[in-house]
Amino acid sequence: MTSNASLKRDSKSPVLMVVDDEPSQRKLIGGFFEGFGFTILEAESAETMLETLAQQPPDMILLDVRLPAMSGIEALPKIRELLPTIPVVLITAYADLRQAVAAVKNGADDYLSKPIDLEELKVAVYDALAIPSSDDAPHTIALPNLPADFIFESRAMRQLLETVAVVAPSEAPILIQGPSGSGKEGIAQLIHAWSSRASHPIITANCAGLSSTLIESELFGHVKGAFTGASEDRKGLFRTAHGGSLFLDEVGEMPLEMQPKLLRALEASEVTPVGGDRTVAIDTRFIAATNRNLVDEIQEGRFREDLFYRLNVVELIVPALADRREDIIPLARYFASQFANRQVRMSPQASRAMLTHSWTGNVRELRNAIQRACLLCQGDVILPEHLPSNIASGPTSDLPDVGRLSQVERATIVATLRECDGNRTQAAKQLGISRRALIYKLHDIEGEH
Ligand SMILES: Nc1ncnc2c1ncn2[C@@H]1O[C@H](COP(=O)(O)OP(=O)(O)OP(=O)(O)O)[C@@H](O)[C@H]1O
Repeated sequence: MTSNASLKRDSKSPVLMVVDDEPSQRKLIGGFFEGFGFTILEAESAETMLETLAQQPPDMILLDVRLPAMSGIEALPKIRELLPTIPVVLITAYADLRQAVAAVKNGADDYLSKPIDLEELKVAVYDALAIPSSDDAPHTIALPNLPADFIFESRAMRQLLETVAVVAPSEAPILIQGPSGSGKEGIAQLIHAWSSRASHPIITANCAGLSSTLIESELFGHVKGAFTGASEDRKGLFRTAHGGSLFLDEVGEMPLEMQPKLLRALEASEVTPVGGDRTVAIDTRFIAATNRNLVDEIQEGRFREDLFYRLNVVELIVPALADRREDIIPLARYFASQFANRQVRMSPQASRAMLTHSWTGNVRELRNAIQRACLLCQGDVILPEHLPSNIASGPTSDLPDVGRLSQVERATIVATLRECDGNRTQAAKQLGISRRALIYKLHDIEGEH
């Protein structure tokens, strides 16, 4: 991670006090700001924070509203007695939002609602400390090693991976949201691979399509004789994932009556096997994924709000493929290299058809389309006719809007340049624009990065 320019200039790093009863949350937020050169003080309760403030006053406080004894709101006037001008930013769950708004009137500087958007949090902290954002730009967070089969080129994906790099080393549970086939499982694998648990396995539990009784035994295990057919003790996936991570896929499908048990496992790090009378401690990092909109599910009474907040500490959303068109051609090339037993390339028309398609099935749809094309194509060039007809015929009802068009343009330019081995004259010819126009466009593209 990079350090902040203003911090280097001041040679004194700002001291940020992070108050949260969850150690994993403190580690996550603290680790994020350490990456920008901050010094972090931690407190697990308002009482501990107040004790520390007197001896070691920080430059600002990030204060969780829900704390075990004294709440963040109750602590505010006491902070003000000790340090009248210190900036305080509250972090609140949606349920406490009204309280937080009132607290801002009573002396908090700002509030952020969970799940935390790290970029938003950073802006709130920099604003509160009056660090000019120009001092901070430009920065990128270094990414750990990516596996060779993880393909991306878009800025949207790069941003997501930067957040993943920040959250992975913490022990905090993670919820990955995104449409079907967008690559949520790959992100779960990365979180695990970039965590301190990487030398242990990541175990997948699919929460879809199982009845509550089956899920309970699958996740928490059962003791011999717990029900008909339980002829042996069963460990359950939570315990199998001991030391490693547990990936709860399709968590939005988890039956409502099972959700309190999952919440308890998350909060207390222990499970009770079906038919058992003793709890068993578990040491597992939880990573969950869903393609459902859980806020809607909560409103419909199908998903528990407390479980949602427990899982969804930091906002992590895998964008639809149509919102990161720069990834289409690199992914298509990669899949072609996997499925064809020879070198194949895409014709410009096939590339164009792929770049403008709506990809409602996301990366999975692209993968299937390329697999099919590799089977149908006799030569070494994939043509539009090798693609499924809805792709080859180009966009119909949902023509890309203006925002998407510029993405299409950018992706087309990048893809064409690559086809031409970076030769701009040749690429401009193929694109049907002047070399000069291409160079202007490239300036634009580079300026955005
Ligand atoms: N960045 C990527 N690089 C290479 N392959 C990818 C990438 N993203 C997704 N894929 C591939 O696309 C397919 C779909 O991805 P994945 O199963 O992770 O999606 P998902 O979001 O978990 O889907 P679902 O919501 O249906 O569970 C997989 O074959 C996966 O390997």
